[in-house]
Amino acid sequence: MTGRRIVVMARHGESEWSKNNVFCGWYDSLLSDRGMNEALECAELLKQSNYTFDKAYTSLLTRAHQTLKIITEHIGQPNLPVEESWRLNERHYGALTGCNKAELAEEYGESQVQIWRRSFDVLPPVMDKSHAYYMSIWCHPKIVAHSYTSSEKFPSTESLKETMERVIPYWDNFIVPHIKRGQRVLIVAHGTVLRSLIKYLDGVSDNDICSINIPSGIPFVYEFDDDMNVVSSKKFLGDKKRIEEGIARAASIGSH
Ligand SMILES: O=C(O)[C@@H](CO)OP(=O)(O)O
Repeated sequence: MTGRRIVVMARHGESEWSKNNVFCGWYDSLLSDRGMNEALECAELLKQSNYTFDKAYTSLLTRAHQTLKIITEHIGQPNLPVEESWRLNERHYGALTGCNKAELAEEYGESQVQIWRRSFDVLPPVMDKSHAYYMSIWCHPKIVAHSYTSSEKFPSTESLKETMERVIPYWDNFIVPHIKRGQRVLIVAHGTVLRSLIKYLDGVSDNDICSINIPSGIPFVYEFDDDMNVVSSKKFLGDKKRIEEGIARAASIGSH
């Protein structure tokens, strides 16, 4: 089939843990009030541009599901088929999960915290069984259910590099075939998952990806030709100032 192949992506709205400036990763934090509003603004931008979809993809994490639900209800597609996968979860932040970013910056220096957050391949320390959030993450009902049905090994820490190793095969094998069949796809995911896709689709270097930040709750659009070459890349919808502010917010370490 010939025609425009459009994929819309969005990062979930702000989570409670992001609001508190805490590393979240696989911890299942809910959306904050601001995050709910961001999801609604995201939905409104899609509605204004008349976007509708055939299929949505998201992670196992509630903040992404809440965002997706707000979007699908607002654009009048509450029954849109949704496929969820752990492969679209936020990166696993290892032992940094639950740590306040500003406190870590005081202890280790801002540049070390930014290396953990945005470098391509520097791994945070591993989360072991003694970690305060170990049980909360591994006893999550969706993770437990998945462990019964699959032999896939889950990570205990990830950089962008390891995140790409699980996201890109999922994109290539599970999402692309639907796009090629002409389906309009919406992906609601997490900062590092979207950075993985952007790095892959736009051929961003290991160095340049460090300065790419994804604002919460602002949709962006990719357009592909029939051979899945990128024709138009990462076009954010909406107000330029709001996009810039969102990017700056995602980039900064934040305060206590
Ligand atoms: O804590 C996290 O999981 C992420 C996203 O909220 O934070 P950062 O932007 O620092 O990678």
